[in-house]
Amino acid sequence: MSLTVLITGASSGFGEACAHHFAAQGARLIICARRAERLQSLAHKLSETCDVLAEALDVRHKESVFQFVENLPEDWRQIDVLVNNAGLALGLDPADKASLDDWDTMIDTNIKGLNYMTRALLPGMVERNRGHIINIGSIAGSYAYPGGNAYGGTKAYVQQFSRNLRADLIGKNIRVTNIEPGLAETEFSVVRFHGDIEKAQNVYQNVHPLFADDIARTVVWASNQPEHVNINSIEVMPTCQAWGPLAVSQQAD
Ligand SMILES: NC(=O)C1=CN([C@@H]2O[C@H](COP(=O)(O)OP(=O)(O)OC[C@H]3O[C@@H](n4cnc5c(N)ncnc54)[C@H](OP(=O)(O)O)[C@@H]3O)[C@@H](O)[C@H]2O)C=CC1
Ligand SMILES: O=CCS(=O)(=O)O
Repeated sequence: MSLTVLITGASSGFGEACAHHFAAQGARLIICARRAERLQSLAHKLSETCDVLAEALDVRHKESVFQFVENLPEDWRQIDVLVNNAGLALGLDPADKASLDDWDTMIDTNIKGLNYMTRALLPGMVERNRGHIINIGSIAGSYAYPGGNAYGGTKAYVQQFSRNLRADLIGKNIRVTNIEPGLAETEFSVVRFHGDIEKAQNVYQNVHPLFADDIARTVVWASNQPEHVNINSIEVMPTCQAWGPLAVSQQAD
């Protein structure tokens, strides 16, 4: 039986790569993000391989999230895997200078958006006694670095919420996994630096970061384990990174 997989933040980076990897193994896909054109073009490509439903959605809007889930066509309602991937970091300023608006946006997206999606889809999973919620956390949820402040805080929430979800779901056939990537080259840094491409490119200068495919393979691997096996969390870093402030080697590979 093919899995029905819903991926948030599928218009770029990890989400888009997850869509390709799940499609390659025959899943049916529901993809969402805010940028409708990007989604449509991805849906067009994916439709050569799998059934796909694309819908523009801003996960920060509670009503939109619940309406979206309620309005899913009858044959798309049984979601097997929810990949809570939509998220962002904004800014790298120290806490005394950081923008409060940026903090609010990160909290609204990374915490509240993830809550809304989970709360909207979990009752169906519980009713069917089947499902897998795969959250995209970050190493920033475990390890502090200068400027990580509110972003790290949101990902610490994702880590602890994932663990507590498991506690609520104990004994049920519903799995929860937190994937915690380190430095990965996607549009993440362009977004973090508010569109400053040069600043974003500098982050990946002379290092060999992770790429979106590395994380998509990890997500699909966690999903493919036998149903009684729950992968609680997976921390993934590139070899140029280790724990601690700054954490990245600027040595050329
Ligand atoms: N790259 C990295 O180094 C790491 C990233 N992460 C996490 O991985 C996840 C994916 O990021 P990544 O692929 O790297 O970055 P990208 O910027 O490439 O992708 C982020 C995705 O999230 C979507 N998104 C952002 N805000 C919203 C919103 N309000 N509603 C719906 N979708 C939204 C974006 O789509 P759109 O703009 O069209 O809405 C986009 O598809 C994030 O949660 C991030 O925190 C974790 C660790 C490392
Ligand atoms: O979540 C992103 C990874 S890092 O840039 O904070 O190390």
